[in-house]
Amino acid sequence: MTELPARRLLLVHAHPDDESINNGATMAKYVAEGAHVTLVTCTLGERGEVIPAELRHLEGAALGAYRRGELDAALTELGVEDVRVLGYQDSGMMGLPDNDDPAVFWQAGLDEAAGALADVMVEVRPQVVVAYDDNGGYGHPDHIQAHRIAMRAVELAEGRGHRVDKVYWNRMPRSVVEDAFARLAEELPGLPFGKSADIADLPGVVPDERITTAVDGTAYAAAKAAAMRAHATQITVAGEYFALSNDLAQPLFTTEYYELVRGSAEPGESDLFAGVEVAS
Ligand SMILES: CC(=O)N[C@H]1[C@@H](O[C@@H]2[C@H](O)[C@H](O)[C@@H](O)[C@H](O)[C@H]2O)O[C@H](CO)[C@@H](O)[C@@H]1O
Ligand SMILES: [Zn+2]
Repeated sequence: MTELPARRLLLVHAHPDDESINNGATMAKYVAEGAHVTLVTCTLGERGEVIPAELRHLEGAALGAYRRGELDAALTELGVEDVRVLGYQDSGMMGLPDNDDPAVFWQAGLDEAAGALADVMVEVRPQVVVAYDDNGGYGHPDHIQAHRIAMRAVELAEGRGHRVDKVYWNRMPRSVVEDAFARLAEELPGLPFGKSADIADLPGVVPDERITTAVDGTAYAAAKAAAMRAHATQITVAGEYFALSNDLAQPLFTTEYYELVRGSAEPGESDLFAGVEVAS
């Protein structure tokens, strides 16, 4: 097996598109700096809606395979080469009957799914893991389940000989979000979206003091936007804004924010690997 780079980051996401929305700039930055980035995507988003009219025929059985292609195209834009799809079925939005389908991720056994994720962690041995918060950011069952298996897999991996040094949750500082939405309100008339999302619609918004780490991905803004555009069934990008199939405009952030929930953070850190002893 070829020797992996000294710094190794693993991110856990629910559907194709989440990785680019939440961490596109972070992944592009660390790949460019020589770190090994592993993306684990739990489902292929089979129950998603499709934005472009010319692709709407894909909704249903064909969508999962198509979104896998979108994921590969997005990761090419970011330079990420290590992607693992766990193969669970998209559970649909919270409260839908789809949630009760035995094949969906929401119904997966925690230790079974976390065990599969721990296998990847024991293989790759990441020093840093990024996951959603305990609400999955915005309460989608697949996002909540992705959070649960990520936190459980860190425990299982430690029992199998690999201790993850730092675990972060994806976050957004409230003041940054409020400022960005104030700018969006001014620019909305010139954008191709119906109206603005509400701050409450954004995942992981917390008081600024909860933020431990801000990764400046400004240099990778174009790569992040290109990766998001690759998910054309799910995302429409217009300048510094985007919308999902709900056509609600929201800011496209290129500084990406995190809250450290395991390990020790340096005050105002800007590097997910800060304080980690990395073999040279
Ligand atoms: C970003 C994300 O997690 N998208 C999920 C989500 O998609 C949303 C859903 O279709 C909702 O009904 C729309 O209003 C919203 O615009 C969509 O972003 O849920 C899908 C079904 O589980 C999932 O495939 C998609 O990746
Ligand atoms: Zn998602």
